[in-house]
Amino acid sequence: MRYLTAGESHGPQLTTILEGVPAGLELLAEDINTELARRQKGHGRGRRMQIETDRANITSGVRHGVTLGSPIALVVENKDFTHWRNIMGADPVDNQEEVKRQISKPRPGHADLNGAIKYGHRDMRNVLERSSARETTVRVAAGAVAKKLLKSLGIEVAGHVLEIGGVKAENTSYDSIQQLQELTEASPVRCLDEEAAQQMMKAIDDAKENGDSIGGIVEVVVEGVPTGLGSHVHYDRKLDGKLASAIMSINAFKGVEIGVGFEAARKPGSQVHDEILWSEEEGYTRKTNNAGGLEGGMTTGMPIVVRGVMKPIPTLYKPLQSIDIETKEPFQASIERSDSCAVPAASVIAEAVIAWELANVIIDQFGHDRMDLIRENIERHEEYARKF
Ligand SMILES: Cc1cc2nc3c(=O)[nH]c(=O)nc-3n(C[C@H](O)[C@H](O)[C@H](O)COP(=O)(O)O)c2cc1C
Ligand SMILES: C=C(O[C@@H]1CC(C(=O)O)=C[C@@H](OP(=O)(O)O)[C@H]1O)C(=O)O
Repeated sequence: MRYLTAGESHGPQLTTILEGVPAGLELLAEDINTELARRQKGHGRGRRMQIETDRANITSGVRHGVTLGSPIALVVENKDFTHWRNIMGADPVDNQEEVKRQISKPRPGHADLNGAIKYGHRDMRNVLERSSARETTVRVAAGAVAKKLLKSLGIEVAGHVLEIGGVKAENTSYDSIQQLQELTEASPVRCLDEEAAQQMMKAIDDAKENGDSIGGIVEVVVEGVPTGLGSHVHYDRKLDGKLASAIMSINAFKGVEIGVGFEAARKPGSQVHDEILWSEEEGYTRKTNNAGGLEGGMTTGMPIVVRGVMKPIPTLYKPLQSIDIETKEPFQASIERSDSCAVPAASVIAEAVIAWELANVIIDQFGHDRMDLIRENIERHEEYARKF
């Protein structure tokens, strides 16, 4: 499977085309809209989220609630476009006002300056419109389709927030992935630890009051994963590499770890590697899951555990020093609006990109065209792996 996205942050709409989704998957717009709504929530977001109510319009590839095997096209309207019609229209404009509106002041931490130099744009709006995380709306839409596909195969994906602005969740235990999903859904910062969640919200409010922004850490857990997804035989087939790349592709993500991750550097092998067990009912399992469900670029059958680090939002009300590219003079930026923290939303995006990679590797490995055949192939493989 593959997908492309198109659309500017303040343009008329965002679009994604998903190619290779098998036929026979039950899919409703509501499945996608639920995920879009989850991405819009979370303490710390700016005024833009009050303007938008993201809904997907399925314009191809689904008939009577079931996928056809043909490309699936999804469109999400930018309601904010009504305020930007003159600035973001596709037709040529010929007025001096437009030149005056050009953005020549790059924000440290955003794509503005590098993108402007690379593409030769004197108006940095031509960069910020596409580098904006608004694009993650349709990545979540694509991920929603992948999540539905995985769910139909008994695979569940859940994301939650572990840390915001230095406040760590101490209590991160849960009985089942369904409970993890329910508890995070009820939290305004998508965090399992209620006490830490209160402190996280305070940290976000404090940062906002100070004109600052904060980042954090999110975790994605996947359960019900078949053993042996991915491959050890070639670098670009290693699933851990694909998952890390997916997380790093999210705007503002600067680090990723799988299982115990960076902690593995501080522990001896005897405390890191997961001992192997076997039973008639379960087949091969592990005593622990420090590997986060991945060894040799392949799934072990244990839950996949991936974490990602999000840096603080670059657009600050308390501006950092930068240079106006027209005057070459330093300036103190003036800001219209921005999120002060988007870590909770980012945990939903992280779920989506992980779900897409997993759905993709499953379809590669277990057949392409029909959900019923993919299901049969997985069941046969699981039976084989259990007895192996
Ligand atoms: C959900 C989400 C919301 C974001 N909101 C903002 C924002 O309001 N203002 C901003 O400057 N950056 C925001 N960002 C981060 C920028 O998009 C990101 O820092 C920028 O694209 C530069 O890319 P890089 O940080 O990956 O290098 C957001 C990121 C995510 C994931
Ligand atoms: C629009 C979204 O996030 C945007 C991501 C973003 C950025 O620079 O990444 C900047 C802000 O956009 P605006 O300048 O229009 O307020 C955020 O609101 C969204 O998540 O749907």
